[in-house]
Amino acid sequence: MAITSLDKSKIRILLLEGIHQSAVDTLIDAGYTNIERLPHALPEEELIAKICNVHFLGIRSRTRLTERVFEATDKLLSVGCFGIGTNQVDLNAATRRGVAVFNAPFSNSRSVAELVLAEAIMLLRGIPAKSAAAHRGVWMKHAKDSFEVRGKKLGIVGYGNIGSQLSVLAESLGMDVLFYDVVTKLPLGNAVQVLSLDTLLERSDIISLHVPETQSTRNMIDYKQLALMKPTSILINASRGTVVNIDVLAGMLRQDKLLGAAIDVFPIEPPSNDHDFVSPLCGIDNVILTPHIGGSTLEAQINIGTEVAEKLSKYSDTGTTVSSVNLPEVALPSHPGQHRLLHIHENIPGVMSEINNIFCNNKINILSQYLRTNEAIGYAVIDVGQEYSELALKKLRSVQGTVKCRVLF
Ligand SMILES: NC(=O)c1ccc[n+]([C@@H]2O[C@H](COP(=O)([O-])OP(=O)(O)OC[C@H]3O[C@@H](n4cnc5c(N)ncnc54)[C@H](O)[C@@H]3O)[C@@H](O)[C@H]2O)c1
Ligand SMILES: O=C(O)CC[C@@H](O)C(=O)O
Repeated sequence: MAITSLDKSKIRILLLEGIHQSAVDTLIDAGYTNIERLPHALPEEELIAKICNVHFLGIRSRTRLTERVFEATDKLLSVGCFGIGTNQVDLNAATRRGVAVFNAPFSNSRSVAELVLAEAIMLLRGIPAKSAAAHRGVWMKHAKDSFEVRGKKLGIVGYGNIGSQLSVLAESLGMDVLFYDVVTKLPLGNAVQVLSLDTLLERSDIISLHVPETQSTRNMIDYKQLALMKPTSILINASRGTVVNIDVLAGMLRQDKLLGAAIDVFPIEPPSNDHDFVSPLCGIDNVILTPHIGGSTLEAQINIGTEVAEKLSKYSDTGTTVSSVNLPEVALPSHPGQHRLLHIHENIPGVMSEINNIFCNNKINILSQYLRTNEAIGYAVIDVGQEYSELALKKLRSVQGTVKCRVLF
């Protein structure tokens, strides 16, 4: 087991938003004890006040890591997003400071797919309205606007990890699957990729959205798109709230232009369970509203906790960046008896020759060297004998374009 240069008990880890105990257990097993876990997100000002001493930060979807927050960081090495989406993090701000961002790209996809299927069945049977009526003592026994999902067309927007898993589960219930994606994807089972979003919207009985939050997906479901959907169809959004123009959706539902909707994510979500939830969709029949819990199952949270905590501790112990969403990926072995220099730099010409000259001019033998670059960043890792690391660290820190440099031993 490699020993970090900073005593592990001094490495401060802050976990926000009720991250599962499995993360704490994993970090403790890896030797990290200085862990603070809070059940909620912190407002920007409180986070700014707290973050200057933190080395590793764990968040879920509520914490906004803005440029202002990153400006207040001094020691931050890495952020773990304990979920799939990383849109809550200003990734450019993180990258400019050499902060490695990790997530758990698969661990809750099954939970989301199961919820979507259940919602499709409920909405095609008009259950939300019938159940609400029964709670009020009203008996609504009829088959009007009630349908089986078998034989219906499910249109999936975004055929990634969640969309493709949903596709397989839906086919096992006898649904026909169409999907639209900006990338050509291998269709699973009998699914069919269509070439335009419009075609998908016109042909499907159930539309389910599984795209990330990006410029290209902002309001991708607006008036024009909703108007293409059949009046007997339903819309499900468990992706991100910015993907659907929610005011327009509410208007269409109130005018019975759609049969129903299930919405798990909203353009503005309450910062905590203590805040009120307000939405133009409140009070509309046959609409399921859920508080961003697509991935909130025990199974998913346990897996996410372990997976992301392992990524953080490996990065801390060895510098490994495998599956980082912003830094170049390097899989590093442990380095017993050697000192490891980790140099994150701007990817500009001349940096590597300057680095190598340091070792050459100072007669420092390189025991192993690794380099990966992406468009913005280069990540050079150099193992040396322990007697050289202090000098090498000092020299490396003055290399032009240096973003972050540390040593592990
Ligand atoms: N509700 C929840 O609790 C919950 C849980 C997990 C994930 N999510 C959200 O679901 C999203 C999807 O998750 P995933 O794991 O399937 O992601 P993924 O990256 O595996 O798949 C996303 C797919 O969308 C496609 N895509 C991107 N832009 C597109 C566009 N403009 N038009 C069409 N297709 C486009 C990509 O090519 C990719 O195939 C996440 O980004 C996250 O925001 C929500
Ligand atoms: O658990 C969360 O807060 C976020 C879940 C989900 O949106 C994700 O991106 O994984």
